[in-house]
Amino acid sequence: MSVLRFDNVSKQYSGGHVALADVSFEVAAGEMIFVTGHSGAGKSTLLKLIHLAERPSRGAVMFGERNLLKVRGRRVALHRREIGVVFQDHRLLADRTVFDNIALPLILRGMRRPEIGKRVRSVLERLALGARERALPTQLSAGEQQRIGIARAIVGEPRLLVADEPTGNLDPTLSAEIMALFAELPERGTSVLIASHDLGLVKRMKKRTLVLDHGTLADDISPEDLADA
Ligand SMILES: Nc1ncnc2c1ncn2[C@@H]1O[C@H](COP(=O)(O)OP(=O)(O)OP(=O)(O)O)[C@@H](O)[C@H]1O
Repeated sequence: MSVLRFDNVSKQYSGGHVALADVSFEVAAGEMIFVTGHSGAGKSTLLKLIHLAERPSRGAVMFGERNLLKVRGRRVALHRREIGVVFQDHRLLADRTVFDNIALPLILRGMRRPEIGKRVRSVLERLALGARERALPTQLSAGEQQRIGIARAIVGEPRLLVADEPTGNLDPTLSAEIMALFAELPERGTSVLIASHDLGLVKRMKKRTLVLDHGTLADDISPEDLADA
């Protein structure tokens, strides 16, 4: 069963720039895939179409049975609850504790306090952040901040997690640690789509990789073929 499908998707920004041209692919449930390509190739645009920060100019994006073209108004927020998003700059609330930052998506869903506490603490343990629960994001290292961004994205157990350059500011050891966290998600029922321009990192992960080149899907490389790419 597919979690996500792009059918001949094009995106032209209002200035006239074509960021994506006729892109089609499918992500199966439980898959982890990378999107790579040069700066400006269209990676962020592709991710934005999934969490509805942008809309396609042509074609359709399907999330399971849901055609995202039809998701408007109040339903946009409901759609976003089913997708975890990790940003390079993690976008944590500076004046809220680690606990509160991670709890936010659950609070927005109206979940009850005891259940929120249980879920947040379980994610904190998994990400080895248990001791940092009461800290403010500014008191943490870059790697810890990124792990909190990931914790916030996965605490609601989304069907799909999308991450835009999630290791962009991190050293190689921390990047590998963060990637290992992502790699655990498919077995927990979350498919993963990661945009990264770091070809070395992408190759090491040995996962299916989509290659964008000036907005077109230039290649769709299987894990077996990645070593030779
Ligand atoms: N809001 C916008 N308005 C106009 N053009 C845009 C907008 N956002 C992106 N673009 C253009 O669309 C193209 C694709 O941008 P996008 O951010 O998707 O690329 P990217 O592969 O993520 O690049 P990078 O690796 O540098 O982040 C670029 O040429 C960019 O300048």
